[in-house]
Amino acid sequence: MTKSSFDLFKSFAGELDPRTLQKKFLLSLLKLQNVHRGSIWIKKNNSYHCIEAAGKESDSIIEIDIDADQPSIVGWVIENGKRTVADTKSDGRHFRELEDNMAVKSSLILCFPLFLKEKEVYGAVQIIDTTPEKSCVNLDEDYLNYLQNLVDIGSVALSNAILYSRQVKEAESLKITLKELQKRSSLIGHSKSFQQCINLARNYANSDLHVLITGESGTGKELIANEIHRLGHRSKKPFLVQNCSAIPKTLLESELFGYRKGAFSGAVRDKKGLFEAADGGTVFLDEIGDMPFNIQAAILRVLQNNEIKPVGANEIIHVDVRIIAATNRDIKTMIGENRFRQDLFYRLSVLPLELPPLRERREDIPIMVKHFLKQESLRSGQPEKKLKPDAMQRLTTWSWPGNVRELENLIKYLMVAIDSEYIDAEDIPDHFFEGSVHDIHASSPLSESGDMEDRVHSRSSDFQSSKAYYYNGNINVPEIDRRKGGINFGNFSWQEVEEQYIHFTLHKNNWNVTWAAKDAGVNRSTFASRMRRLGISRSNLPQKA
Ligand SMILES: Nc1ncnc2c1ncn2[C@@H]1O[C@H](COP(=O)(O)OP(=O)(O)OP(=O)(O)O)[C@@H](O)[C@H]1O
Repeated sequence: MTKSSFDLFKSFAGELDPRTLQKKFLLSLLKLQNVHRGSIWIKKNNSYHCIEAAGKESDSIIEIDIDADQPSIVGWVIENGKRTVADTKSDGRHFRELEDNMAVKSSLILCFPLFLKEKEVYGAVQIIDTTPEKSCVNLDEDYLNYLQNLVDIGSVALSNAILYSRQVKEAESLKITLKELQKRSSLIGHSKSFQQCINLARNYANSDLHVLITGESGTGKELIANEIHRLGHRSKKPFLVQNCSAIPKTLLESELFGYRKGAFSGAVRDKKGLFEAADGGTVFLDEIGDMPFNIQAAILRVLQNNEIKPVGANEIIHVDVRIIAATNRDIKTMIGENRFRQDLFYRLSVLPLELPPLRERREDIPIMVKHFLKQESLRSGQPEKKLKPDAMQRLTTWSWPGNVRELENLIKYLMVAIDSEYIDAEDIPDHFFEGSVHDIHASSPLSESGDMEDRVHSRSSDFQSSKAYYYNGNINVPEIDRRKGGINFGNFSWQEVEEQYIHFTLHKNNWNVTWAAKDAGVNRSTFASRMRRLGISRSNLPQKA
């Protein structure tokens, strides 16, 4: 192997920067052919773009495009995937204008295609003889085959380097975006009760005491724990999460505290636990109410002495972690039932924070809906959808037993299932409203333009005082119990209640749909579409006996 071909291989092996690699690649090839002028071209949309050139006056062609419609040697090689030798005086493929401003013109061009791994051509490399005798370039067939092999290896190396540098750039821009996102809070909500929680979280972030967050499932306990970590001095260290309920007791212990090799069958090497891995940072213990009693004692040791003992270890390890725990259980009752250690509770609840359920901060629903619609549109690349007022009204009157998580999931569903840009109340699936109807007469921020359910509520005195549902003039009397915080419709599903209400209103208005809709407080088309969906029409009524 000659020194030049050795240099060529070296340039392929060691270089990841495409600009440096393409330069070295071209210069080595030119050396192997004893010439000074050459260029590398790649296919770009409808043209061929010069990414590298060497030799006198070569600067004038770097970054130049040759239109794909123009005859050119690089174009021919790229399109045919074959090398060629062209006498520039007689070859019709030669694009002469390129050399208009050059004092020395080319006399012979040897051009090789550049292949990707899959044999797809992505460019071409030109080796140019400028001597009138065309005597520099070695056109021996064996030598050209040898060069083609080198070019093949070089072109794969070059395409890999281009891909690598693109990925590096992409990763860098993702890192910047991530850093920006980490600086921002992802907590949404402007209601007074939620803002109080955020203020409390900000104050707690300035302290290093442990925190106990309570609240129903899906209210954002993990998110607020993350916020406390993000705003505190531990923010550059890990925030690690362990759900204490989703995992068997023995596994939970080794996840939290780690284990030593041989501690149990399968422990083939030492493993660090969450507390060690989070050293300097925060451990979020979700569902702490479900933590087994004996592990509670080990957690107490972390809280009191900053100590852990891995499973199977003889020694104690010191850790520096802040614990934020969360539960949706009534811990005080659990203490009374000896299911939760009182000392642990007192240690954990130095800084308590209670998150209100979504139904108690309904004014946050519209802004959350907008946030999740935007988030889903960014995630999926779909255009952002909007909720029509009647759809929004429907959401603000629902009790949200699954809290923010349930709302987020509904938005995910709507983004996928609904094609149109605007979401109607009818698009919201019935199962979100079936079963028990919670809190139906809780106040709604949109009650001015209320939807059907709201009407059920606002007309409920009328509807309930009769303690009767009308059906074809006959009266059915289901049990309606008032319970704390809402109306219990017994075993009736939402759909049945809705059906009864529509029948009731129609019957009252002598089956005049316009009057019935007016009576229900919704527009005629909404009322009629609901009738259609529920299959209600006068002709469908069962005949009186
Ligand atoms: N205020 C909020 N702003 C934006 N998103 C929120 C908010 N609250 C909750 N979420 C979202 O709702 C979902 C549930 O939140 P999170 O897991 O923090 O609730 P949780 O109370 O810890 O639930 P669980 O008790 O089931 O563990 C997450 O996707 C979270 O991003």
